Amino acid sequence: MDYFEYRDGQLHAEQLPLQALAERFGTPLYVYSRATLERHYRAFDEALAGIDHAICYAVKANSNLAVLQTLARLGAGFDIVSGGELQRVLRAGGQAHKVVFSGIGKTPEEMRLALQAGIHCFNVESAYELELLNEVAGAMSLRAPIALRVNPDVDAKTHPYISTGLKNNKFGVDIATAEELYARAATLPGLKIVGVASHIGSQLLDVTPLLDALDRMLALVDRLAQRGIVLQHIDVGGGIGVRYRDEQTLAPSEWAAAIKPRLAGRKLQLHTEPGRAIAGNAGVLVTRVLGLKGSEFKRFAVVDAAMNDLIRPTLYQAWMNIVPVVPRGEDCDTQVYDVVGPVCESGDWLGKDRTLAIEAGDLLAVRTAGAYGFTMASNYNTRGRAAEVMVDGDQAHLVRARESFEDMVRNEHLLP
Ligand SMILES: Cc1ncc(COP(=O)(O)O)c(C=O)c1O
Ligand SMILES: N[C@@H](CCCC[NH3+])C(=O)O
Repeated sequence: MDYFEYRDGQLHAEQLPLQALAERFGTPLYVYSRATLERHYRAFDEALAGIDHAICYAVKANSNLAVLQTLARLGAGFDIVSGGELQRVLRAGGQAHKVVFSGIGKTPEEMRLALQAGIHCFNVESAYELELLNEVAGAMSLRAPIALRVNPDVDAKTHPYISTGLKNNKFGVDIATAEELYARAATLPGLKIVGVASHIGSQLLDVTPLLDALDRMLALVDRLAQRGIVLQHIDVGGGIGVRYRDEQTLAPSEWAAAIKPRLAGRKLQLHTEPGRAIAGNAGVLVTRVLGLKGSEFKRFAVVDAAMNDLIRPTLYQAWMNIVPVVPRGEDCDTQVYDVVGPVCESGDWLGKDRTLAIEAGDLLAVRTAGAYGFTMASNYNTRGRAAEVMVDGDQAHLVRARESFEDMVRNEHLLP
C-alpha cells in the first residue's frame, strides 16, 4: 500500500489532499507521511527478527526532528555524521547509547560531545582519528567505544558520487591495513574496541556487493579473534535503493535473508544504517507552476521549487518522478517540458523532457523526495528553505516553518 496515492482525482498524503496542504502551508513544500516512515522502519526490524540487531537510521537522509522522533519512538538507533546531527537526535528523544558516529572528519569538539552523551560507538575512519580520539577520551578519563570503518574495495555499482567502498573513495581504512590498526587500538587506553563497520554506497540494487563486503569483514573478524580481539558487532552499511522510476529494488526482507545465514552461529550483533530506504518514499516535494514559457523548439515549466530545494537532479542527473497533484482532463494541451526553478543557473532543473498536461498555477509533486531532499537544501540565491509538514492520518503538522525573506538576513552583521 502506498500512502501517497490518487483518490477522488487528486494526489493524497495519507488522508489529506496535497492541494489543500499546499494552500494551507504554501509552496514549495515538503510533505512527509508518518505511516510510511513507520512501515519502512518496521520492515527492517521484522526482517531482522530472530537475530540480535540494531537499526541505526542515517540521519543525513532526512534529519527533521519529527522524522527522528517518529523513528526514536519505534526504538530506532541513529547513524550520525556531525555534532549537529547528534543534537537533533537528542532533541528528538533518541537514545545516545543507540547512536553510531560515522564520518572522516570528526573534530575534537564533536568527539567530546559524543563522549559526554555516551554514544554506542565511533566508526573510526583513519589512523589519525584513532590517535586523536584516544587523546580526547583520555583527557576526559573515558574510554571511547570504537569500530573501524573498513573500506572493502567493493564496487557497489552505483553513481560515482554515492559509491563509498572503493579504494579510491575517501571513506574508511583499507581493509588490508585494518588488522594492524585494531592491534594498535588495543594498546590505547582511551579506546575500547566493540565492532567493525563498512558502507559501500547508496542506492544499491544488488545484494552481491554487500555480501562481498560482509564476507571480507567476517574474514577480518576471524583473523582478529585469533589475535584475541573479539568484536561484538558488525555494521553492514545502509545503501538499499528505492524506486525512483522503474528500478528493481531489494526489499529489506530479501536483503536480510541474504545476510542472516552468514551470521549464523556467530556472536555478533548486526548493525545497519539505512537512510534512503526509510525516508525516500516517505516524502514528496510539492511545487507550483509559476508559468510556462519557450517556443515550439523548447518549452519550460517554471516552478517555485529550485535546485536549492532539491539538488539531486542536477547533482547526480537523478531522475525523479514529477506528477500533477490534480491531473487535468483531456482538454488540456499536453507538451514536453523541462521543469525548471527560478535559480540563476542553467543547471537548475528538477526534470527534463517531461510530458505534462499543465497550466500556470497548477501544482506538481516530485515523488520520492523524502531522502536527501530538504537535508541537502541551501539558501543559494538567498532563497528561504521550504516548509516541512508531517501528515499523520488526517492530521497535518507543520514541523519546520518556511524561511522568510527576513530570516535570510537575520544572522549577518554589517561592519561597524
Ligand atoms: C556511513 C553511512 N551510513 C549510512 C548511509 C546511508 O545510506 P543510504 O541512505 O543509502 O541508506 C550513508 C550514505 O551513503 C553512509 O555514508
Ligand atoms: N545524497 C545522496 C546520497 C548520499 C549518501 C550518503 N553517503 C543522494 O541523494 O543520492
